[in-house]
Amino acid sequence: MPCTCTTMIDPAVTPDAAPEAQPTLGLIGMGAMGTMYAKAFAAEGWQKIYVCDLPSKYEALKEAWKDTPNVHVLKDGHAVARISDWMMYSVEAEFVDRVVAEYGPSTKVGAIVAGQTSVKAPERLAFEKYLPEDVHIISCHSLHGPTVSPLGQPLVIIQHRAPPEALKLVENVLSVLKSRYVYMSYEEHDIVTANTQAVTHAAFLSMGSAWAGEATYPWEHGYYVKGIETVKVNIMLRIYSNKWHVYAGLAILNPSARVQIDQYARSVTEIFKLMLAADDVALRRRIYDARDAVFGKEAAANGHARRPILLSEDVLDRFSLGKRPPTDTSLTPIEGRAPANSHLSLLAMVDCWARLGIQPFVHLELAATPIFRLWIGVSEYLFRSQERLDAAIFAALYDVSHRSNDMEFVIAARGWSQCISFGSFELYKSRFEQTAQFFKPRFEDATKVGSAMIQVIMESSD
Ligand SMILES: NC(=O)C1=CN([C@@H]2O[C@H](COP(=O)(O)OP(=O)(O)OC[C@H]3O[C@@H](n4cnc5c(N)ncnc54)[C@H](OP(=O)(O)O)[C@@H]3O)[C@@H](O)[C@H]2O)C=CC1
Ligand SMILES: O=C(O)C(=O)Cc1ccc(O)cc1
Repeated sequence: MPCTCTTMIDPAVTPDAAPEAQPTLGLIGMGAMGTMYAKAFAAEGWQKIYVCDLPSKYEALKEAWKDTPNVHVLKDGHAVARISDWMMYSVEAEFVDRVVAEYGPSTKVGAIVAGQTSVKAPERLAFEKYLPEDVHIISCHSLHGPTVSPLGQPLVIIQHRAPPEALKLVENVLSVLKSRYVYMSYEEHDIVTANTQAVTHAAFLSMGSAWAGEATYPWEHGYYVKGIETVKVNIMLRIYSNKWHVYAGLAILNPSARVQIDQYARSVTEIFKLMLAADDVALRRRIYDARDAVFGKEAAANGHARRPILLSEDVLDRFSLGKRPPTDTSLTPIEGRAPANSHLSLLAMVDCWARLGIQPFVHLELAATPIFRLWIGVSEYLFRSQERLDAAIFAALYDVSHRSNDMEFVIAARGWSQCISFGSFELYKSRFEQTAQFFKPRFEDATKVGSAMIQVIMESSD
């Protein structure tokens, strides 16, 4: 029997109400996302915030929050679950079953339970298996990383097992994040995030592995210091500087993600084979067909049905981690531009979207992460200009100067796809950490520059 009881809290209660009228808010897992939520709740004045991480971190966590009077650190998840009217599990997807099994039975009668997990299939199973029937399930997922401001970003809400007044309370509690609510079911969530996040991450993970495989820092040679190359480098670094388990979880545990990531590796390989064969006709037909499927036929005529995400590449130059060679004023603009790049990662991305029937712009309106928005932005920038697209195809077919990097990219994309298909967290972690180690010296810079770059593109494409 699903729970019919409702919490005694007024769903419209505000942070300036008397403490006894306010909901008790609980957070289990005080890593990057738990901390972001606790800070937002505390800053906006919710009075009763109860948090925990693993019992071994109790003292350190108490010390960290000692100057925030409305955040109370407890020893473990039982203590948090027993008293919370609304609570969220913000732990690794790989562990969610184990953690909910342990603390779920302690959930307060009539409470509302959420998870922040990036992949919902295991969270849903755990909630249905271990939560008592007299509690509500309304899950959530902030579609951005912990270093991006939640303001205006999509926040998925999944009303799985709860009456309307419980939903109202959740909307009210989370309103302090000032995010944009997107309502979907558990199943819809995993399909959308496989289409948007998982396959996008596969592209950036592969770029990192390819550069590390060549033992070169991309910002140290002329190819990657300008324009859309800056996005590739900065987002790659941003992903490798985040926790490996976030990406492993959403790729390995999302039932839809493997198919998308496998198609991406397939697209990369097949396009590379056409490049090696210098098969101009077949490559051109394949890429133009993909463009028409994803961007619409009008793109071929340089028409823009909607305003592009990226209006100009020049705005990106100031976020470059490398130094641009000084402009040689004796060269024409064509001679002076960056060396030709096949943009294999982008040709394959659009080909992959086309083959899977993914309409990235539909996701963009609804539930795009900042990284996905930027990735569509650079794809669109390349594909909606006949001149730029033809230059990439020409480089792919006839300019071998970039081919060794393209070959590394094929190997990397295939390797990531295979690793994810094996479903091994250990293997994923080793691959991820090996590459992350290579890039570690630039993570601090990259986080700052990447956040500033995301902010500027978000504001200009609103
Ligand atoms: N980082 C991101 O960009 C985003 C992440 N998410 C999702 O949010 C969730 C949390 O991610 P994030 O905060 O980045 O990861 P973190 O690793 O920073 O935080 C997870 C925390 O939960 C702790 N934990 C594990 N088991 C328990 C337990 N039994 N009781 C209490 N705490 C426990 C972990 O401890 P320990 O490290 O010792 O295991 C860790 O401190 C994940 O499911 C992720 O997919 C969602 C949106 C964005
Ligand atoms: O924007 C992205 O894709 C990120 O890499 C940050 C991120 C990671 C995991 C999530 O569940 C949500 C956002």
